[in-house]
Amino acid sequence: MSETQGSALQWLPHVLTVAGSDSGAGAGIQADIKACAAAGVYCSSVITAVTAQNTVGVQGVYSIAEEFVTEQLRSVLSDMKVDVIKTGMLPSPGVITVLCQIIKEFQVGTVVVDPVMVSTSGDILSGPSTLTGFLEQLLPLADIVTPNLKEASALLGGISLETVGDMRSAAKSIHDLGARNVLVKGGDLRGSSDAIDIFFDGEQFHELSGPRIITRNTHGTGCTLASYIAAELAKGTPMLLAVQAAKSFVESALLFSKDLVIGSGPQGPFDHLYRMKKHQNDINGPNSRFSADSLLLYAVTDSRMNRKWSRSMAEAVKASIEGGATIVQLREKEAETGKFIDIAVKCVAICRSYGVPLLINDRVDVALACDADGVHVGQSDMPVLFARKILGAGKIIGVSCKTPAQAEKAWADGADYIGCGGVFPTTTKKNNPTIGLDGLKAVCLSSKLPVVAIGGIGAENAQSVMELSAPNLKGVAVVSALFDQESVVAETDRLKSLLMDMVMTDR
Ligand SMILES: Cc1ncc(COP(=O)(O)OP(=O)(O)O)c(N)n1
Ligand SMILES: Cc1nc(C(=O)O)sc1CCOP(=O)(O)O
Ligand SMILES: [Mg+2]
Repeated sequence: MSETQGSALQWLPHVLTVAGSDSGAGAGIQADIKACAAAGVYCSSVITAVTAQNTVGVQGVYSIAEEFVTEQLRSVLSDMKVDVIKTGMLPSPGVITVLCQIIKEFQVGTVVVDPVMVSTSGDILSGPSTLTGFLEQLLPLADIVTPNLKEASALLGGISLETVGDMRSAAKSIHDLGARNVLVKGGDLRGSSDAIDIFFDGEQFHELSGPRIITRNTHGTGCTLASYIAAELAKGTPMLLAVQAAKSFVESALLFSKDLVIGSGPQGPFDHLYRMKKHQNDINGPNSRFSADSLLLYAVTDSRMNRKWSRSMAEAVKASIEGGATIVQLREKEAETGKFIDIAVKCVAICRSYGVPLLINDRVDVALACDADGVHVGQSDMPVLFARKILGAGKIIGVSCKTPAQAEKAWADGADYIGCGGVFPTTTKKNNPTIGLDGLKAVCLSSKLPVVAIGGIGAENAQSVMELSAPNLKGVAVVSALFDQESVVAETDRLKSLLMDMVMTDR
């Protein structure tokens, strides 16, 4: 898509969730709406049951009559263009039957089935009488089904699932029941330090692993994951990438919310809109213009690579964020000023919608024009003192440093962070001297500012960088390992998972 195209009418991807209400708002319809909102997707809702529920458990369930579920479905589908239906709690066989009839009648394009049967607190939400409906009617309509271990076992007649091998066999068997894609979630698998999920598309298995975040606030993760997948599919994201983006979203939301206290029971909700809060804290907080934690995975764009892979800057930026980039820099060395501002305005809007800060490389004027969150300057670009004078106190300023003396000056002049490299040789930036891990360590030890490492860094060597274990080394800045790749989302997601593992084991 061209960077300058615009249209008068706005289209918003649309997910319809057909699920139960959770009065505590951690799971169910409430989680689905928040997950879609976080993904930038409209979410309408058909309520199948109302539960009295909190962080302790489920105190009561009131099922909505089939006729009224039908009425709600018809109200939405006869009026609105729904891209994806996502199902959650379906309390009776009759509700499953009417839902399947209506999916066929309205020819809904994509169906995501979260086979909710038992709540995370162990309460039954959909009894054994619904099993036949799932197996015979709903699964054959499903583009993806997302059972956890207990649900996969229930769908397969109660078999035991104890290993990753068992999960693979279960994914295949559920695929044989008619679902086109299957994600068996291994969060409850005993004896594994990572959360391993198995994705099967009918031909290939993918083992998707992510760090297990230690927190009580996991209520609603299943609903959220399925809804985020539905939201990504509604935007046109291919299935595997949608699953990866959803996993990455849930991981980040759990990490951000791990110390949140809502309710006194054993399972709390988490904050779906953490990106907005994070952005506000980072940029508008009373004492700090940015959180150094956002340097964890710093995506630096490259227009030559975008051309090579036929993607616009906006597409590249969006993909890196969906893969889990925590801060983005537009590094544009070729475009004329007007064109650069045009691109930057679009990218600022994208980054802001995700709560991810966007900085401009070199060009303080462009940063000001597009209201970016800040700039990154080098030793031969505009000096930090002047950049600060122009941009004011509220913007982020990063500066490249190769030596402790430069790091000291960066701090004295009012920079917010240091970009330190080239750690390893790179072909992305010509004639760039390499300082190695020793040079990086020397800068980190002397710097009073947070540091992000740059130069030749990717999934294969990120650990050797982070292992320096300097408390102010906050992450890696990466160009080619994210953008000179066929799938920016997948590569960003891969590197992000590795970095999160490193950060988690450090704690
Ligand atoms: C995070 C980060 N660190 C270092 C650089 C390099 O900046 P600079 O030295 O100004 O070189 P150019 O990027 O302008 O070629 C960076 N861009 N980002
Ligand atoms: C933009 C830039 N600055 C560097 C520095 O050393 O300051 S190295 C670099 C390029 C990094 O690209 P890649 O991740 O593809 O190696
Ligand atoms: Mg520069």
